Amino acid sequence: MVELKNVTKEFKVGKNLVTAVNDVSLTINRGEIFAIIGYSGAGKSTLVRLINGLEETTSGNLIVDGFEVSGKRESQLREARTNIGMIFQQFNLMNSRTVAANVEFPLKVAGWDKAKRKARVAEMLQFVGLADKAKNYPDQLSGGQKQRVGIARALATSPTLLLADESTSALDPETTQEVLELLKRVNNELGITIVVITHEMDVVSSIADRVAVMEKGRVVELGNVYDVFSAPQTATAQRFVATTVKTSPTGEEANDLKQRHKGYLINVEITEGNDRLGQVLSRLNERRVRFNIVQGGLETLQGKTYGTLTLELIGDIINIDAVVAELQTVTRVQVVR
Ligand SMILES: Nc1ncnc2c1ncn2[C@@H]1O[C@H](COP(=O)(O)OP(=O)(O)OP(=O)(O)O)[C@@H](O)[C@H]1O
Repeated sequence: MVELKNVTKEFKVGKNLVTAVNDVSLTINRGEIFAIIGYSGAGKSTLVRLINGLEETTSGNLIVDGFEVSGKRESQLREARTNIGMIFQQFNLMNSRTVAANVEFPLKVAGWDKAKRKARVAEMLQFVGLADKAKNYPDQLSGGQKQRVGIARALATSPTLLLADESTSALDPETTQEVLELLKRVNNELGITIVVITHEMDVVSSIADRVAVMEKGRVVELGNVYDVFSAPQTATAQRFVATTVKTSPTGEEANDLKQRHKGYLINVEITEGNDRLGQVLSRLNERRVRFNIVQGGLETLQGKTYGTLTLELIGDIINIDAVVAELQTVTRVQVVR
């Protein structure tokens, strides 16, 4: 659906060049929900603006729904853009126009006749559950309702791709979940491919099939959401995962645990279907080592469990060393220092 091959975007700032997107290659499949996560300045918004042709690539190839976006003129891009819907953090609704007029606007631009426009607006407002708000103004709506209007407007012209740039960042957690549920329906019922840009790991875990982690313009990690959450490879991905599930204790927390538990503390990674870990733990007394679970956190994602447990091992250090070596053959193990 979206294919980027070695895409780079540089901006000239005075005499300097800022590389906002740096040699990014990735494929977003038709029908999936793909998340792009990264801290502020990672290049996420620029990537989205490249996909919808609002920025021109400096180099590389960018293909959206079979259409080569890179190197095209504005008039050609305008047509391609009708295939792409977009929703924003601040909703970007026209406050002087009614909810219905906001949803109708892209249809007017696309030249639909009045009767067809009216029917489509009613259909879209019904879909997002706001049929009774057609005559209201955006100021009279809650944040979640405003974003639902944004979604109705973005989908009015039946795009095949929806770009959601921090679309829930201005909403409270409950409203965020409502909007994410609606996006899931958009994906399931209408078959629309969705690209979600976010800095919140909860958004990724609630909705996405796959995730790309961006840092300094590059994609540093990419994969199925479960794989990235259960075994993050880069420090950036590990920091994001730590915001959703208890990970290996460090600093103050590690000191506190060591005060309370005098044994040898290790952190073990738990992943679905890893029964070998249980087998090793069940044989520890044969090695004259006991263990206590002192801390941990497990989550379920895409129907599979992941997380970490902090264990206190008690016994002779030689036996403990042998146990740690054996555990390392079945999962990732970190010594708590
Ligand atoms: N039009 C521009 N001119 C110059 N520099 C820009 C421009 N747009 C983005 N940048 C720079 O490119 C880098 C990436 O910015 P971008 O907005 O894409 O990041 P982001 O991950 O979306 O962050 P945020 O969530 O804060 O928007 C930043 O260093 C930013 O300052």
